[in-house]
Amino acid sequence: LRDLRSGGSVSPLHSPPPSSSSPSSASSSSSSYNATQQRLPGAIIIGVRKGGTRALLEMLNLHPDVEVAKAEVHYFNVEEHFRRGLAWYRAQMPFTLPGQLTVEKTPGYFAAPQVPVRVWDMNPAVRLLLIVRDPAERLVSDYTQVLHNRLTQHKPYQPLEELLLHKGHINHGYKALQRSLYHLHLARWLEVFPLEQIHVVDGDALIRDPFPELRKAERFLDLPPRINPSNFYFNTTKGFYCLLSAGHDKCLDESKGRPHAPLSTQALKKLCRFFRKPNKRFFEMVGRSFSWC
Ligand SMILES: Nc1ncnc2c1ncn2[C@@H]1O[C@H](COP(=O)(O)OS(=O)(=O)O)[C@@H](OP(=O)(O)O)[C@H]1O
Repeated sequence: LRDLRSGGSVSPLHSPPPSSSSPSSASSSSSSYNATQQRLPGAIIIGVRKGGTRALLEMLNLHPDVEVAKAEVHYFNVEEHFRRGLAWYRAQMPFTLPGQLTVEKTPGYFAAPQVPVRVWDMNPAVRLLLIVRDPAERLVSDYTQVLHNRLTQHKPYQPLEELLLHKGHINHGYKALQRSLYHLHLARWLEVFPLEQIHVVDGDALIRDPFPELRKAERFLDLPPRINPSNFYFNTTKGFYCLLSAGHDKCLDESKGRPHAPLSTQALKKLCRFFRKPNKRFFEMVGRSFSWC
């Protein structure tokens, strides 16, 4: 893999989208001062939704050579954004010094079929991070988030089991279930990118003990090891690890680590049985296995 710290340096515009500005203006900075520039990302966290993408991004941001886009950009998966072109995408990025790595996370990229080719067109050498989590747990987390949104908007909602089961059988059409079929989505990425360019992060391990996962991610990104165990402490009130850096203490907000919507043991068993085959396919694809239900 080439050095990707400067994101946009690897002739990023193979096929500029229709409304993008000229290649030279899109690949260079829109503005600069003190040698800082906004650069295209050298690494992208592509998913999975509810896998721990925010935690991973914030934790990578502890590294002095990393700057992250604070908000999800949704450039490659939202047509309205994509039509604005790479110059717009770059303008969403943080200012970085030469040698710093820009990282963005948009979990919606992983399952969106149009995204892999578009990312490749931006930079075929970009490094991809995929954080996965037990697919059954992820599905419940996904449902819980949608439920929370509907409740706050005073909209009606269906119980999880009603969405998940149809006449006692798993409803294959349920969107949150589809998003947990990692092998289907990864297959599309592997049509475009070699596996070596996709680093799989164990989201369950990141919850239990973040440091080892961060060390592996640093290595994948060719970053010198700068993140330390002392950057993390377990917050008993939050029930999760929080971050410590330069005397600042930061936990993720209350939308991360919510109590999950209940699911009967029987339905969970069905779900786990359903995921057995897809999980096996995913393990074969990535050449490692996870202790999922
Ligand atoms: N340190 C720490 N603090 C809080 N939360 C943590 C942490 N590490 C991982 N997680 C897990 O991240 C889950 C949310 O994943 P995402 O950030 O990918 O969600 S989203 O797709 O962006 O909405 C979120 O899922 P839920 O527990 O289901 O809310 C968390 O379990």
